[in-house]
Amino acid sequence: METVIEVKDLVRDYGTIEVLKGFDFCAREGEFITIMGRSGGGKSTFLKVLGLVDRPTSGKVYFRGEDSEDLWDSQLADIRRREIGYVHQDSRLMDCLTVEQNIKLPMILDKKDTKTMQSRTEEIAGRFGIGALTKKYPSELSGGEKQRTAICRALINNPDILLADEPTGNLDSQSGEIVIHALEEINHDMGKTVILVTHDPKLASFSQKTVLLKDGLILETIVRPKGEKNETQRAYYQMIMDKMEEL
Ligand SMILES: Nc1ncnc2c1ncn2[C@@H]1O[C@H](COP(=O)(O)OP(=O)(O)OP(=O)(O)O)[C@@H](O)[C@H]1O
Repeated sequence: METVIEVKDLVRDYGTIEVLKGFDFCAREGEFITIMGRSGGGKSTFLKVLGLVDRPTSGKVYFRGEDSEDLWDSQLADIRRREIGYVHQDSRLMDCLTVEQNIKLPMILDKKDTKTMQSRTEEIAGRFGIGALTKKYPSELSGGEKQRTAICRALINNPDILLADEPTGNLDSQSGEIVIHALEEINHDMGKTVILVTHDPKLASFSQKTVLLKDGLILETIVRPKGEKNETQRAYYQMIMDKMEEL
């Protein structure tokens, strides 16, 4: 499997606060990786660096083998728009636009033609169960529907990678389940690399690997055991729960 994003000796400080203290990490094509750690432990900072939204204080970030320092700002913007989808905890939809218009936004920025935009929007909204809601405004949606709209928007340009920062953090358990299954489908059926930040070990148990951050470093990477899905998921969940006590 080809490496899509790799960091080497990643350090990120905010003034005197050392958030990420120098570690290596890599995500390969088709992987589903969770990042966990204490609140304020640097998970979102890490995800932003992986998404080329933030730059490290020192260390290297490679995107498909290319050193991000060698890329122009316009090249980084193109990668962010076309190759990396980003979903935040609070959806970040534009209230003045309908569901359909929100989903289309990255394609408008990418100057796609109207017909392609319409067919792609209908396809993706249908796939994630919000096809009937496309004329509504965000204020008329439930939390889960907003997150599915945000997921559709993140996927509309067909990126290979989806980064999700606590996408179920604001949701009740039923809406959270729907979002979990959407992420599973994005990884398993659509073959995309998914990197997820969460506090929820249940959500983490759907991934293949869980990276635990502690004191600015990777404490451990827990790998899901191989075997029958339900059995391995239970065992993996327990492994994550046990290690979380050390955080
Ligand atoms: N732009 C910024 N300027 C200054 N400090 C920041 C900035 N962004 C984050 N921090 C600080 O860096 C640390 C890590 O923040 P980050 O949001 O990455 O943690 P987190 O693990 O995602 O937290 P949570 O689980 O609470 O969302 C915190 O102490 C935070 O206050």
